[in-house]
Amino acid sequence: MSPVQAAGTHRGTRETGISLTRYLIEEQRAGHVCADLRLLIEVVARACKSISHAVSKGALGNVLGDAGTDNVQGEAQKKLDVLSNEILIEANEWGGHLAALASEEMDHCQAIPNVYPKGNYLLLFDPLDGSSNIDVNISVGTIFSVLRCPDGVTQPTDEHFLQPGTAQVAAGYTVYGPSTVLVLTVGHGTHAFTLDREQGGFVMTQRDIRIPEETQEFAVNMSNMRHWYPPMRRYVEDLLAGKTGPRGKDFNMRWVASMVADVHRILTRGGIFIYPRDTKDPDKPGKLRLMYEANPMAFVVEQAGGAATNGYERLLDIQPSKLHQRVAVFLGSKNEVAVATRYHREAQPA
Ligand SMILES: O=P(O)(O)OC[C@H]1O[C@](O)(COP(=O)(O)O)[C@@H](O)[C@@H]1O
Ligand SMILES: [Mg+2]
Ligand SMILES: [Mg+2]
Repeated sequence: MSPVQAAGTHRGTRETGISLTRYLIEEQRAGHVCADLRLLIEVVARACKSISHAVSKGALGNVLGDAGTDNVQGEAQKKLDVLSNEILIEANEWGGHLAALASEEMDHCQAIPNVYPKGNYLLLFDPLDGSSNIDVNISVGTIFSVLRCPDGVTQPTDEHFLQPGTAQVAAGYTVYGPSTVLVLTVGHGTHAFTLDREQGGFVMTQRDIRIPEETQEFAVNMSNMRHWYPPMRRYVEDLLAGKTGPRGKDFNMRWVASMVADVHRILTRGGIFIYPRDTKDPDKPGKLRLMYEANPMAFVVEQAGGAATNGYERLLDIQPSKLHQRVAVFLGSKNEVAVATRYHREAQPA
């Protein structure tokens, strides 16, 4: 038995310590994924390995700092935003499993040109999440979501991506932290794979992750409090009131400002992650993007027994109307998300 297997936990006969490839083959045998989807996930994992390598080089790789360009959402791009986007595109356009891909860093989706083999899936990604943290050596990540290309569509456009989160066939993220961990769901539980740099592959280190239903930890950018709508402010005031307040217990707070790192902590020990809608820009229904941040994370979290809403409805049920649509996000420990959602539903709509 390898050291990784020895350290792994067991759930019945279903071991950890197996490679990502072996896990995906098991899922294929169980009829949960087809060969194309399996290979597509492997291509994404390989791209994440390259991004991990680039991120870990830091200043030595000349990858820190601004790229000097803005993305479609008017945000300044970091060199690593651009590089990670290129790595994911290059890996996937030759993969043969995709019909088109879309990214936070691209105005519109990119159909796979006819010269390449073309597949049946649509891939969305946030190539580098939390990129404001790159230059200060704090964890960042990649978030991805896979949808089916609608039947008969040979040249997909943005409109073909506008499917609710419930239509995702796979989703996950890779966090580039002290270790690189890929977290994946294909709709049959959420599992974590740690990059073994010596072997060069991802090894399963947690199977069937379960998020504790109760929590005493919340994650939110408190500096925005004055811009929040009343139900959000009331909810957090009650958390802060602690043991003697209406919630009857003390809460701790954490905010990394990399969604992948905050969500990974919540997957590991519970908590609630919140990025609410606010009055700073009332036209925007939130900061985070529905299709390549909120939806994949919601799928991962629900598959781990957690919950995800926009304060009113389940995130995965929202019908998107734009590729880069924004949304308010409340996700994590099931019972705490239910409480936060109740505060919003019981108040007048903002
Ligand atoms: O700086 P703020 O307002 O606290 O926002 C932090 C949030 O913004 C994000 O960085 C957005 O992601 P990008 O870096 O991909 O734009 C999230 O990862 C994070 O949760
Ligand atoms: Mg992001
Ligand atoms: Mg990003």
